[in-house]
Order: sequence, then structure tokens, then C-alpha cells
Amino acid sequence: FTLFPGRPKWPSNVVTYRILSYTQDLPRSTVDHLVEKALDMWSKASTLTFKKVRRGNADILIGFARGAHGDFNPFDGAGGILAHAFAPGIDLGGDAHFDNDEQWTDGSKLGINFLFAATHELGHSLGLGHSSDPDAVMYPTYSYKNPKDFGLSPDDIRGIQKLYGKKR
Ligand SMILES: CC(C)C[C@H](CS(C)(=N)=N)C(=O)N[C@H]1Cc2cn(c3ccccc23)CCCCCCNC1=O
Ligand SMILES: [Zn+2]
Ligand SMILES: [Zn+2]
Repeated sequence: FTLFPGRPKWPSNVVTYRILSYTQDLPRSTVDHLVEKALDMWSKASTLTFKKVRRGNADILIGFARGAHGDFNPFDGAGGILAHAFAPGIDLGGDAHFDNDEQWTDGSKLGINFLFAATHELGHSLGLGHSSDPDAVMYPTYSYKNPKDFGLSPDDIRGIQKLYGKKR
């Protein structure tokens, strides 16, 4: 695993998040559920807990966008970069953006599995960089994983515990 330079992390073990925008590819409830599932994986492996907020600010703001969308990382249409997220910090820090030009799916082999991408992006939002382990969620390229046996690799778990400690 790798961490970001300076090892930015959230100062509190309670991290708030809010979903600002959705995709036409999946029902809102599915996006809500898969984000919660992704965060549950990270919280099970660490001392972190997550609180969803419906209004106002939050540490991690989650949204879908296409092309140029207000930060210095415009998306590139279908394929290529699927999403990006910022290391823990104020304002844009921790935020995760998903390219709405992708075909976001849940469970089907086609398109991009949203759960997998969300788990990867939220790893970045928590302070993890990329892993050289092809089995790691934090590996730089997307590959289809069977949702049944999809989960954090030992390398991902070592990384998150390095930053936030082991579950007591
Ligand atoms: C791990 C993801 C969830 C998030 C990362 C982006 S990030 C910032 N969060 N680390 C991602 O999108 N990686 C690209 C990397 C990539 C693969 N290729 C590319 C062609 C062009 C540009 C990028 C890529 C080859 C063609 C396949 C394109 C589709 C799949 N794309 C990827 O795997
Ligand atoms: Zn962005
Ligand atoms: Zn990445």
C-alpha cells in the first residue's frame, strides 16, 4: 500500500459524508446503499466510523459529473479515468467524483461496477494512495471483480490500519 505525501488523514475517527449528485444509470437508493457498503468495508478494518449528513457540509462530498466540473481534473468521457478523489483535507479534500460518462452498474458484468470504484475512491478519500498488489482495491486500474467475493485485500487492510489503527 502507499499513503499520500505527508500522510494526510482525518483528525477524527468519525468522518461525515454526503452524496450531492447521482447517476441516471442506477436508482438513488442503490447508490446510497453501495456507498454505505463501501464505507462499511473500510470501517470494519479500522477505527473509523461514518455518519451520513443530508444537508450542509461534510468531510467527504460524493457526486457524479462529466467533463470539466469545477476542479482542475476534467473527466475524459467514457473509459479512461473512471473517477477521482482527493486526500483528506478541507474543502475539496476527501471529496470523490465519479465520471457520469461511464456506464455505472451493480452486479452485472457490463459497465463499471460502482461498488468497486466507490471502494477505491473512498480509499483515496481516507488517505490511501495506490498499491502495487493487483488483488488490492487500491490497485490503479479497474478490473471486474465478482461482487460475491469482492472485499478489501490484506494490503488494503494493512494500509488503512497504518493510518487509523486496528479496530479495538
Ligand atoms: C481504479 C479506478 C476505479 C479509478 C482509477 C482512477 S483514480 C485517479 N481514482 N486512481 C481509474 O479510473 N483507472 C483507470 C486507469 C486506466 C486504464 N486505462 C486507461 C486509459 C486512459 C486513462 C486511464 C486508464 C486502460 C483502458 C481501460 C479504461 C477503463 C478503466 N480505467 C482505469 O482502470
Ligand atoms: Zn472532480
Ligand atoms: Zn486510484
